Amino acid sequence: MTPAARVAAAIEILDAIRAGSAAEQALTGWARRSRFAGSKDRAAVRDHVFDALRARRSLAALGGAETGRGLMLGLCRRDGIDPGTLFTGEGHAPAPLSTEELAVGRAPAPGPEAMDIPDWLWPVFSESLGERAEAAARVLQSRAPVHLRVNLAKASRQDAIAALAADGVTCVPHPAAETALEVIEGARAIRNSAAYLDGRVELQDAASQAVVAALPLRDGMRVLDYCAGGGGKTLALGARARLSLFAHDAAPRRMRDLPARADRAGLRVTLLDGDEVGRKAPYDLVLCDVPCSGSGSWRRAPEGKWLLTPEGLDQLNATQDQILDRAAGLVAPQGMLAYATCSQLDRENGERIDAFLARHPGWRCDWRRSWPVEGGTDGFFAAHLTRD
Ligand SMILES: C[S@@+](CC[C@H](N)C(=O)[O-])C[C@H]1O[C@@H](n2cnc3c(N)ncnc32)[C@H](O)[C@@H]1O
Repeated sequence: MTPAARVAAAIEILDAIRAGSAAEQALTGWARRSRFAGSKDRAAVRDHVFDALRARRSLAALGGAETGRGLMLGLCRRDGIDPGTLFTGEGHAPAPLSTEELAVGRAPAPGPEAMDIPDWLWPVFSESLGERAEAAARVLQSRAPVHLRVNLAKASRQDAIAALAADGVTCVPHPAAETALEVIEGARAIRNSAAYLDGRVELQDAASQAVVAALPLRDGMRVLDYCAGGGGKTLALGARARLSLFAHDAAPRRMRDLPARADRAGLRVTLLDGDEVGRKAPYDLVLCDVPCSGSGSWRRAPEGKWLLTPEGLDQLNATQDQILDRAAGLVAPQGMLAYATCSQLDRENGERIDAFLARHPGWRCDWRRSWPVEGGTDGFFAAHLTRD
């Protein structure tokens, strides 16, 4: 595909997203219909789509419309590319720009529009982040780095770096965790690399790894990952000590790949449904990596930034409180309840911990920490709760 044909494909996909499709679904649908597109084309189209979604508001201002064409025009203008070289109408390129399209478009208004944050959210975001708010919002407009977790049960960090390099993936250690690598080059070769296929490395953000690294794990502990999802943290837990490891999720289908991933990592994980999770209690440690706004990982999933509503945030807070209350009852008397979010909003972080402590006077919080997006990872928060 020519660069212009890739832009035309991104326009089609962005319009499908605007009409209500999820981004991944719209991309998959396009890829199925476009057998001619090679892997480099698919990757380039995906990059265009996600670049546009991250900065949807400011690009719509620059491009003069919220349509796929408006966003891609805005992206050209932002990145200093002459749109006339892509919107040519030749071959599979987008149609030439009309006089009206050439006339509209303006610089984004300073404030939430320029920072690509919804207006209603800006006060919540800036109250949480204070002076850091603008820098954090700017980071969320850009692509996320690619991080790997080295499974130290199978390889050292240096061995993993060497094995990945042999397959064309260049990595350096990331300071957030002793298991973390940042991919500098060759990210597209990861999934076919020997180190990935035999479980020496997994894709996982460095702050996610740091959340698990901060847990006081010892051999023999019974550990429950209460919101396991795909099991990224379950596997990181299992790599740290010889645990009796359990995983649960309210949507069990999200854990469907976990048994195969655990096999690859050389781990045993017992999946538990809603009834079993109570019957197997108590646990020495229960990790609640709760559903949240994802405001720390909006670089990877930018749709979340535009879909979040005040009511949605209230609902998330209620779910977060319910999960903590339920999980507290599963923790052994001397055990720990660990809370984590990939959010930067106090409403989902410190405020939830304070609300929990107010509801449960017998508990205390001795440790809490945030990882800012400006530090080169996803934004994360974690807190450790124990009984008095
Ligand atoms: C942030 S994701 C977990 C990500 C996962 N821990 C990882 O590292 O890949 C939150 C998960 O919580 C699950 N969830 C939502 N409500 C829940 C509830 N009431 N109880 C348990 N899990 C819940 C969701 O299905 C989702 O998979």
